Amino acid sequence: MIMGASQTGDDSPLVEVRDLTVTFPARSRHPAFTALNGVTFDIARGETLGLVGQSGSGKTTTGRAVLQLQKISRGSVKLHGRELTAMRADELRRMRRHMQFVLQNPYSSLHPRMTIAQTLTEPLIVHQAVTPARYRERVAELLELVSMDPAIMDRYPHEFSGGQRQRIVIARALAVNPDFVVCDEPVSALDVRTQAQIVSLLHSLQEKLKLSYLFIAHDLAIVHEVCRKVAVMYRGEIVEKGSVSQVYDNPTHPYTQMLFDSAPVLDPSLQRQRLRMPPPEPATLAAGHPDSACAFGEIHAVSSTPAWHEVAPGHGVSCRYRPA
Ligand SMILES: Nc1ncnc2c1ncn2[C@@H]1O[C@H](COP(=O)(O)OP(=O)(O)OP(=O)(O)O)[C@@H](O)[C@H]1O
Repeated sequence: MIMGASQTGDDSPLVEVRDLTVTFPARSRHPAFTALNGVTFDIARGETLGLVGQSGSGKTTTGRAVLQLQKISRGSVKLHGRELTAMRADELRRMRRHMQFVLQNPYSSLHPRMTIAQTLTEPLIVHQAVTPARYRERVAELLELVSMDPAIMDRYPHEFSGGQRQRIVIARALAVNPDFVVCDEPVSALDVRTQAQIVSLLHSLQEKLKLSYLFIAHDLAIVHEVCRKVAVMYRGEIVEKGSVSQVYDNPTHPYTQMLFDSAPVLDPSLQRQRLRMPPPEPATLAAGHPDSACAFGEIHAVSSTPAWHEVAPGHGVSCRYRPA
């Protein structure tokens, strides 16, 4: 699954965020608003931190503030031990090679009038990552990295599906060899099967390139699948953080408990326990059966009971199966 810091041979965090605070200034009839207040976390090399919370809790603002795309009011952000908040613009531009953003919507993230080659060449030009003679070669490498045929490089975004576009967006983020990527709801605009493919791609890229991710999502089941560590945001603050198993199985903050109670988790037995449902009938289709499919890869168990059928689709555990 996801690599831990100890496997990379270096235990110092790649990203260190302390007391991050963002206040949006007052404008016309809107008073000043503190969207982030004292946010603190670390991300080790090769590790993924999931950031969950309801809409408006401050997840995207956190991602933008960490990447210095959002002016911060207070706090510290270090990448590779270097303080980003105090950097001059030219220093920060150089540091941007190490940190990239993958956004939610692959339909709006790609310029419709730029070919895939032009899109992927842009960061190479901005960061002078390779010589112009190598642009097309590097574009081909990037497409292969995200399992796309390099022959498509002269085509336009509208010729591709959402999942293919998200692969191109990921390739663009990786063009300059970053070590830290903020993934802001990277699969929420995609259908369930494509979500699983993109999650699997992010996993394999992480292992291959030793990437660290800040993985922002409102879908608790996907965070359970992708991350070992999770932080829970509520009204601009991190109210709870820890390993996914610790936070999902034993949430201590009342907001986390409410979040998990209203959005059941992937584990069907824990799910049934929370909904006070009886144990399911014996599974009618074995996990891994070719007729079964699940957004999260392996199906733990499937059953044709109406109870399972009701629970699964409506609660973030989206499974498809052919009952016996
Ligand atoms: N430029 C801005 N000016 C004023 N307020 C803003 C600005 N950007 C975001 N906010 C406010 O900051 C709060 C946090 O927004 P943010 O987008 O970070 O939340 P989020 O958790 O990512 O939500 P979602 O899951 O819906 O994307 C919200 O109340 C939002 O309205």
